[in-house]
Amino acid sequence: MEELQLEKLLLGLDSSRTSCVVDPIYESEEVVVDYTFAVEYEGPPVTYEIPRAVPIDIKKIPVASIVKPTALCDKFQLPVVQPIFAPESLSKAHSAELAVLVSDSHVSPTSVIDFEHRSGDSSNCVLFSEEISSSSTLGFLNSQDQSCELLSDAIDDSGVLELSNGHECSRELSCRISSSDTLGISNGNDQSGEFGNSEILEFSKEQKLEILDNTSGRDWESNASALSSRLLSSDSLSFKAENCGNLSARHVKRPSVASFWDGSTSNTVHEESSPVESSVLLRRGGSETKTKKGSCYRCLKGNRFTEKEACVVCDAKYCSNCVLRSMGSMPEGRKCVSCIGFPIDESKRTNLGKCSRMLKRLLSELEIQQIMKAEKLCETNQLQPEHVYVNGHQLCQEELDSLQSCPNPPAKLKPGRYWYDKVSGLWGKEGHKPCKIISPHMNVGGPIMATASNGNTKVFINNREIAKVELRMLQLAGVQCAGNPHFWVNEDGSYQEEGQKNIKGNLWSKPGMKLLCTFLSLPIPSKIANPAAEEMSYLVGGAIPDYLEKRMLQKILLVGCDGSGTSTIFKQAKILYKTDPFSDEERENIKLVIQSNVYRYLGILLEGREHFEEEILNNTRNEKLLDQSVDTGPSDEGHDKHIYSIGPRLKAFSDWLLKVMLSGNLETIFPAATREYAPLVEELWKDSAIQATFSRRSELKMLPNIASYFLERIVDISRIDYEPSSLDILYAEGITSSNGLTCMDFSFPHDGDTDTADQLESMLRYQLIRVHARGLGENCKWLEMFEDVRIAIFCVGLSDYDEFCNDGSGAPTNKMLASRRLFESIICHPIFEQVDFLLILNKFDLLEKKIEQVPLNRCEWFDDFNPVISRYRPNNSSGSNNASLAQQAFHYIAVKFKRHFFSLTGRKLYVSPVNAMDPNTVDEALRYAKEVQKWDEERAYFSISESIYSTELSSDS
Ligand SMILES: Nc1nc2c(ncn2[C@@H]2O[C@H](COP(=O)(O)OP(=O)(O)OP(=O)(O)O)[C@@H](O)[C@H]2O)c(=O)[nH]1
Ligand SMILES: [Ca+2]
Repeated sequence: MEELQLEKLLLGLDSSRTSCVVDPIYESEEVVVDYTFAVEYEGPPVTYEIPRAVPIDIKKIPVASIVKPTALCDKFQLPVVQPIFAPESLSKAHSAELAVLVSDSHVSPTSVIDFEHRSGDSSNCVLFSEEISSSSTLGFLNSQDQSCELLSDAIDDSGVLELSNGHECSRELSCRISSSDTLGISNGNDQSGEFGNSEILEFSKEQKLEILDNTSGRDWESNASALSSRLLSSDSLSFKAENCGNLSARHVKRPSVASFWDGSTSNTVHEESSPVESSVLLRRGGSETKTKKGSCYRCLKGNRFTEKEACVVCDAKYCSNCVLRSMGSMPEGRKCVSCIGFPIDESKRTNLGKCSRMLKRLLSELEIQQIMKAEKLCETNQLQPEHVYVNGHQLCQEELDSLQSCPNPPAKLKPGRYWYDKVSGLWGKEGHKPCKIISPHMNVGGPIMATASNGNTKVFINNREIAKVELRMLQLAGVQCAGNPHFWVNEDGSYQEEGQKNIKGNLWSKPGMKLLCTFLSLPIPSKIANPAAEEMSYLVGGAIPDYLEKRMLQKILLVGCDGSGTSTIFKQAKILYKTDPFSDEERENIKLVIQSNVYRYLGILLEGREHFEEEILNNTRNEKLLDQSVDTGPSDEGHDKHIYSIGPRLKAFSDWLLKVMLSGNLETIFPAATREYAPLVEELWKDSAIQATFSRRSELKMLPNIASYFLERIVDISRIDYEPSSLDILYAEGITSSNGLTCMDFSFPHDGDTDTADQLESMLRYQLIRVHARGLGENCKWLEMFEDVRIAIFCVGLSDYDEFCNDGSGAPTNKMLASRRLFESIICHPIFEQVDFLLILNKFDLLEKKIEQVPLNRCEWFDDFNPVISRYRPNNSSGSNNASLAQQAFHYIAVKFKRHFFSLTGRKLYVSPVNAMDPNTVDEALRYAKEVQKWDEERAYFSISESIYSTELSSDS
């Protein structure tokens, strides 16, 4: 019956009409077919020859020889391509397009691809065959068809078409095949030349389809035999199994190849970062339709914003309509049915067992629990021992087990090559410095090699030549390293030189070791790193749950341009979370800093006074000149009193102070001279001239905002027994450590009612590391130090938009733009590829004041700020919906940064408004950072629904 229909179709073909079209889109279980029949011609006889399509005689289609199972890897079967017999006359039907549809469920006799010989034990091949059969096509070559171009487009120079996702691709391919009416088998001289030259269509997953090219002619017979002989030769298996563990490697995308998203790393379901923007053109119903990237792999509908679930093996992504059909009951978690039994893509390991919102909607809680449990625990999804090498030896299951179950296992073990110093417990990636200290004395892997960490220092620890950074650590810790010593370091950190009996000391108990190692990104024993771990293990009865252990010390990086407020936020955090935020020693140092600061402010004030005095004198002089021209009385020039004049004693002090400031010696002379000058300072401050100057402080550009706070207390501060309050410390400028890096460990105190989860959470330790932009060095090269940071906070001063700084380029730069530049170089640093970013928009209080006076578009980046201005200013009115101008500006700036961040990283930026002077806002921001990071996992799935353009920000915005 199908044969008949076919014949009819062919006869009815008109050269200018496409008579039969296949819709390759799977609308439902059945495939939609859309036939268009040519109308019978009834006009007068024509003089020219009518093009004619000749039907295929199915019986004349030669059958390729059967592949001998023995010639092939017995795990896989070969779908065999049966070439089509092409009658001579067919060539005349030049542009005839024909596609015959076969049903989804079985292989039709008209199918060009025969799957008779598959035995059906491998699900891959079964699926593959289904896919092909469902869209398999009987077609003739049409070299003018642009879909041929497409095929050739999809093939790179090497002639290899590499598609990323097994059966999805096969579907794509077959769709394309159906539309371009060619299996690529016969191809004479058309423009798909590249394709013509290509011999292999490579399926990235488990199948390789080899399609032969026949440039010489249409000798189907010989073609067929060539094909089958190719298929038979075992070295060019047409469908070949490959090492599945190597999956991701073959998912590597070539830019010019195919337009399938490989998704090899990203586990977020949206695909905006896909490198290839081109979309696949499918011929559908005679018209061209774009299949957008990011559409569902099964129904091909939707776009990159459609919520999808990805297969943990091949990364095929399915929309909510298709996911259950494609994944079935998920006995091994989220895998396409065809991927069951295959090991997962290692880049997805961290996502195992973390359910998406989509599945939560589709399935019951119980089902989800089972699926997630299976996904995490089933045998196939476990790390395979043969993928882990330790000291050059491939592990066996037993070794892997002991490695993973020891009290102090390597964190997030992935396939790879590692070294392990069994004596000290030092552990690292082959060729790299140590990254962790794990449990020692395990019988795992071979003996350590001297070259394990690729050191070239000639200094050895337990037979391993150590890396430069380790040597640096030893030197800074005061270990004698002259004469290329060989050290013997025990698990407890005690060390001795090889061949000597006496213990020279203990590495881990050296003062400052913890900080040192943190800075150098070297591991320290977990006991020292997290004393809390002990308490914790006590609390939870021995074993620390994995997820808690990993979270034990979470590093938060705080960075921003100079003056953005990182220092204030850091201090605020100290005051917030530490019972004793500053030690006596620290307070003593801070006191000196504050005292010299206040003298500097005073100096600026005195300078201002001179300026104002001069101004007044000039004015009076001019007035006098005018007066003189009118009446000619004598004048007592220069002797008149005015509000800015001071007595000679104070004047002498003022002159001296300004001289000292000018010479740059203020810091060396001052705090020390404080005692001596305290009475003078008091006198000076109370002087009306100084007070008059102080009232015009806004005109003194050199005087920082914070100066008034200290100047108002100058009498107290200059006293010898002055003790800075916490607020003084908070407001004080210049309390930064010499290396531009300060860090503090803390945990968020829990409040009120305490359940166990709360208690546990409050035990999680965080480390806030504040680093100076200057401290990052050229091109932020020191960022490398922060490779284990979990979240980075970037701080920007909201009031910076009309301020300028000197960034070394000569001309003054707008501070906001300078911030943006630093922001760019930090977020794009490879070390932060996986790190979440929280933007703190600080100095909200200053923005509120400034925006009333200075328009936001003073900064060129904000030139399209169009605030909605209400005529009825909702001053503190709670009834109004109108956001204040400052709030609008904040939102606007936040969105600017979010978009910028997204355009550079394809990820979402979190934003928090802060007034660093207000502890609550700092607390909120830091807790927000904690939440962001805590829900790291969950977020991966719903980042799509919360679009980047959402202005919905954190907390109090
Ligand atoms: N009014 C107000 N002032 C702030 C705020 N944050 C910081 N400041 C002030 O802005 C100035 C610069 O802040 P710092 O914390 O020193 O900023 P930093 O430059 O990142 O850090 P250091 O260079 O180490 O000082 C200081 O005088 C702070 O007191 C804020 O939210 N509101
Ligand atoms: Ca500063």
